Amino acid sequence: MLRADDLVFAHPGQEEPYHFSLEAQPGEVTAISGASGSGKSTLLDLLAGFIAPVSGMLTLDGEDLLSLPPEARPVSLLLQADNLFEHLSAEENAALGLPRGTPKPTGQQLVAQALAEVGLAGFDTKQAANLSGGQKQRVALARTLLRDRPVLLLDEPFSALDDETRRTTRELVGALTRRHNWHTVLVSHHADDIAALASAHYRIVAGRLERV
Ligand SMILES: Nc1ncnc2c1ncn2[C@@H]1O[C@H](COP(=O)(O)OP(=O)(O)OP(=O)(O)O)[C@@H](O)[C@H]1O
Repeated sequence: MLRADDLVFAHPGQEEPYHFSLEAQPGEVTAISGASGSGKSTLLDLLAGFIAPVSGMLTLDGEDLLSLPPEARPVSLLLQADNLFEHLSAEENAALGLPRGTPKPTGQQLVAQALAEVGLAGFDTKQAANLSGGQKQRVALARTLLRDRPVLLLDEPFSALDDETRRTTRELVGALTRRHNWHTVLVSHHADDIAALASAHYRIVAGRLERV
């Protein structure tokens, strides 16, 4: 279980600090909603380690995460867009998730498997710039698969997609979360995404996470 226990943080000039506590279970999507400016991205930044709380605890299965720099945390992050290098191919972008030193033939096989798992078999050599928004998010998910980190942070990942693509992409996120036992934390404004995907839902109100 991913557990945040009273993470206290204030941006410069912010009078009342945030106090964030939450639990996210493996194999489940935990949704975070809240008004614009309520602190959703700040929460993800704390979980990812881009900013540090002044106090509190953050653990995964009892192991402390706060002492780890972002690159050492067991965390992947997927944003609304701009997750890929546009000049690289689908397989080159996905391969960025491979552990350092993976032998080339093994890497090629793993990349092909990951692209197939996200429904992009045959797209290997296609340049990212020429992929649709939904296909780009699938490549980013293939990279996440190869990174194989147990926590997936999603910041409005479906917002740039049309209705049909957002449905199929969120179904994929749900399936990957269950299959790989990820602790997926989804920031979303959209009630239908939360209803379709989330097992637990917190809303940020006055700087605190309230279970909905
Ligand atoms: N680096 C910073 N320095 C000072 N204030 C900041 C900084 N980053 C964010 N803030 C402020 O902190 C508050 C929370 O911002 P945050 O981006 O976490 O909100 P959000 O809920 O993700 O908003 P949105 O839904 O609009 O993306 C906002 O009032 C914002 O202006």
